[in-house]
Amino acid sequence: MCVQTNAERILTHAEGAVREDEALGAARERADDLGAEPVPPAVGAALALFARMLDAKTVVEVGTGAGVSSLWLLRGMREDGVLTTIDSEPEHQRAAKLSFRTNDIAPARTRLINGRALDVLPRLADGAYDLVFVDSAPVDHPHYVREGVRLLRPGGAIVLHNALHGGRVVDPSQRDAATVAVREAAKALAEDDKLIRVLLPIGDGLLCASKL
Ligand SMILES: C[S@@+](CC[C@H](N)C(=O)[O-])C[C@H]1O[C@@H](n2cnc3c(N)ncnc32)[C@H](O)[C@@H]1O
Repeated sequence: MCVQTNAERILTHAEGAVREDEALGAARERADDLGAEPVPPAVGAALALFARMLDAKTVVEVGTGAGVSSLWLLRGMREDGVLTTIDSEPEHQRAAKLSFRTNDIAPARTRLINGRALDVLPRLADGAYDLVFVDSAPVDHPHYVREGVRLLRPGGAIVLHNALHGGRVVDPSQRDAATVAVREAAKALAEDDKLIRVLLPIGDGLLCASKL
């Protein structure tokens, strides 16, 4: 039998406090079928909250998957807001499109870009986005931090999922490339005095930073 510590019970309680409706549940099933691991509901709710607090009209997402985090972001964004979402897998984006259709998301509210994020992000305009969310290969986090901060308008925020990388980030004996990259990205954010940042221990760790 697995006995939880009090800290684990608190986290389980916080993560379990968010419920998803049927439409999000259907998108989650599509994601699971494709192996495009969706963000857990608590992370989704945090994204919707950030989008709402920023009154977000322009959001960039790296890692569309089957659209679970996209739907949460769109629910928090302004009704006239546009989500630009990037994924290298056309099949994942086809599933996301279906998720958007069944959630009555107007086509003009999403711009799906198929490609490798490191090729696409440099084509997006400096200082033009309210929020950047990254949910893709942690080994690329340092690049996403560089590009993501460049894209933000003053007051905008960048949010990186997998900032704990399955707990490996807090274990000094772990030195694989992805863990080292996640630590490097966190250090870059910490050293930028134009940013205010916080690490939230929900999902696989949500590292959030707001640009002055
Ligand atoms: C964890 S899934 C995203 C899940 C999604 N955010 C959700 O909550 O439903 C990661 C996604 O990143 C995509 N991906 C991986 N490497 C990529 C890259 N270099 N550029 C763009 N997308 C990438 C994968 O195809 C996959 O769909």
